[in-house]
Amino acid sequence: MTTVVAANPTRLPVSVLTGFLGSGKTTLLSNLVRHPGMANTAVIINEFGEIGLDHLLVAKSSENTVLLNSGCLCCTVRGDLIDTLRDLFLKRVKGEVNQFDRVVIETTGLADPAPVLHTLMNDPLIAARFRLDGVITTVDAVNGTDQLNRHQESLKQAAVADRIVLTKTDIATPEAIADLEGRLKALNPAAPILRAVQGGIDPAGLFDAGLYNPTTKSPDVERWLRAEAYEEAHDHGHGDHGHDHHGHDHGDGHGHDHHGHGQHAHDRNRHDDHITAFCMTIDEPLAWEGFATWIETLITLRGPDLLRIKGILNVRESDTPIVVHGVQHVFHPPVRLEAWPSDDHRSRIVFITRDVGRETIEEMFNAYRNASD
Ligand SMILES: Nc1nc2c(ncn2[C@@H]2O[C@H](COP(=O)(O)OP(=O)(O)OP(=O)(O)O)[C@@H](O)[C@H]2O)c(=O)[nH]1
Repeated sequence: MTTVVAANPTRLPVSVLTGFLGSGKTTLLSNLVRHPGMANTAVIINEFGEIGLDHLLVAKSSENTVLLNSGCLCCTVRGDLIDTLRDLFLKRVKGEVNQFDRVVIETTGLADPAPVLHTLMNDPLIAARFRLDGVITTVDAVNGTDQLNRHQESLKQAAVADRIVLTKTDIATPEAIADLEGRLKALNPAAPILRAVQGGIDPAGLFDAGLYNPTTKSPDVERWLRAEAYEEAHDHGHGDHGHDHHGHDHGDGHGHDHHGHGQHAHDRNRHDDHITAFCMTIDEPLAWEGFATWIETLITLRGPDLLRIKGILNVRESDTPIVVHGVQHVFHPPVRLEAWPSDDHRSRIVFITRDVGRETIEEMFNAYRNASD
């Protein structure tokens, strides 16, 4: 019997998983991909250049994990995301990857979701093969209110959501949760607010949300999406995407912070110029005690400005790596991995901060290291 291949095969659903820094995207995704119903999922993880660690930490239950690490997704979307989706699709057709039937894209915590959605909905090559299934936004129950108040990206991420997943309700007060829920309902009345503790959630509630429809969201969402269309129409002569703006430090050890190191036009509005991302790499194994004291002091002094700390550590007391996560004043319990995820056994700590430079952090670190050695 001949198999008839439909001329216009069903478009594959794509879900965008977004949410502010440290709000639990990777934790949620690691949990979701282990779910039997999610076996046929291709995952695209976007990280800030080479400083990202998520791809080391996400459980790779599927071989179809693609790392998009050339920069922040909202900045490189017109090039890299399109290429990545097209390559994935071609590999699927040629049988070079597992036959996935769904794609999840995890954005960086600072991503403006509008250009990502705009591309998924409007790029002709993408739209012929994929359809936007929906936007899932994680919101941190402890830090969410502050993040919504201070960061436009966080507001946009929540406003464009089809499903909001409130995380960390286990460590937030009932009052904080109620306040935040009220705020989110006002911002995005159409999106159900679900809860996930340590990523535990039934995927059935998150996927197959139906075609993304910006008209059911608050009026701002439409405005943001239209602004993208406007920018695209006027995007002349800026290289491939017109707003490669800030050279988030690519982990080369030299810490060129945010400002205008891209070769392309610099869009000051996309990310806040006060925000800096850099990675500290430490060759020698660390003494845990000294490290912990340093981090505690740093959090006490600069907590609200430490938007994200994420590290994989080689500590003297352990043969296997220790993973640490911090979000503002919250330092999550460290987790010991069973093995090193790669041959690189150096400690690497990613910082995303507001108005706290690499030098300040390194000076403090050296002081503590010298004291504890
Ligand atoms: N107590 C608690 N901790 C959580 C929960 N969800 C996530 N975390 C912790 O929060 C920290 C950050 O989680 P991630 O999943 O890495 O957050 P993310 O959004 O992927 O972070 P970025 O990619 O840096 O933006 C980790 O230490 C997680 O273990 C939760 O529901 N409860």
